[in-house]
Amino acid sequence: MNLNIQNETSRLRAVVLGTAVSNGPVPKLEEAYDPKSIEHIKAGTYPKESDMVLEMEAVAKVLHKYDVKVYRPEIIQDYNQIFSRDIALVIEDKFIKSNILPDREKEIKAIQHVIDEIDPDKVYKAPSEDIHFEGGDIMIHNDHIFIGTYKGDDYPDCIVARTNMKGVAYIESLFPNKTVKEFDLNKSMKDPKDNALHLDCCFQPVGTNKAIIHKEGFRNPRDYEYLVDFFGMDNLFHIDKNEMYHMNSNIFSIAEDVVISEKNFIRLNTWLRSLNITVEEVPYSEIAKQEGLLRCTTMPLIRD
Ligand SMILES: NC(=[NH2+])NCCC[C@H](N)C(=O)O
Repeated sequence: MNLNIQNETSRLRAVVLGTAVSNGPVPKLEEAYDPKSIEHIKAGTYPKESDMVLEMEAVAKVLHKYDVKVYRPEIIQDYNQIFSRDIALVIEDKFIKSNILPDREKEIKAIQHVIDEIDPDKVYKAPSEDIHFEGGDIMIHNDHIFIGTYKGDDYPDCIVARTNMKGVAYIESLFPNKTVKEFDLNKSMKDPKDNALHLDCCFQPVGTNKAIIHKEGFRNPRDYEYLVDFFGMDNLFHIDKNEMYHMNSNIFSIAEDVVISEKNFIRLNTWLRSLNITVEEVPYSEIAKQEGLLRCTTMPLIRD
């Protein structure tokens, strides 16, 4: 397989889509690693496996409709394998295994059959354990790489901070010709409305020159201003706290003019259609309860 990813929106040809099959029982509070899951465990509304499986099949169906080759993880019994995005990432022709939260370490084994199709010289793994990064924090945007991080002193105790500055430096070392820009994100283990778990929870490019953004997701206002200067204010679609909580920035592009989005994102989907983007709507509100959405459940391998 010849990997090729240059940005978030070029026509998609091959992707890994996670699976909710054998997701395991409702986690205990101390087993959860994001505040939105915790909220639903406490409320007794944690998503049912059967509902999540149906939602993910709806995405698989759209991908097949567009002739995208879809890889799925092998099933690990009673293990959460929904959010494929975070376990590895592709930039250009390199496949980089993430140094992920220890709770999620087993997920990568389940896509070994995909890795076996890639030239081993193109498969990378960070050399030491203190380098942290997850795919949800990393976005290639042509000659730029955007990376979400957390610069707070409490980083070591913050399990919702998944990418550190060593992670940023490692990615930078692999792509000396790219401009790497990191963004310090707001984190909260208590309130999901204040938690930008990954960069894709508060920002994502769409189309050719547009992006979705949640200003309050950025800890340093200068980082937000960088993106305003980069894209231009008129090209940004701002989402509020509630829209971020429902994960509006986490749609998924099949092409510059085709996206998969959640069916309840009325304001966002209307904006996308006004740009002549085809919006393929799916139900994904059960998946959303685990603080991830469409970008999080997909890991692109090949785009045009
Ligand atoms: N790319 C993402 N935003 N992924 C979301 C992952 C959500 C998952 N509950 C976690 O905490 O790891």
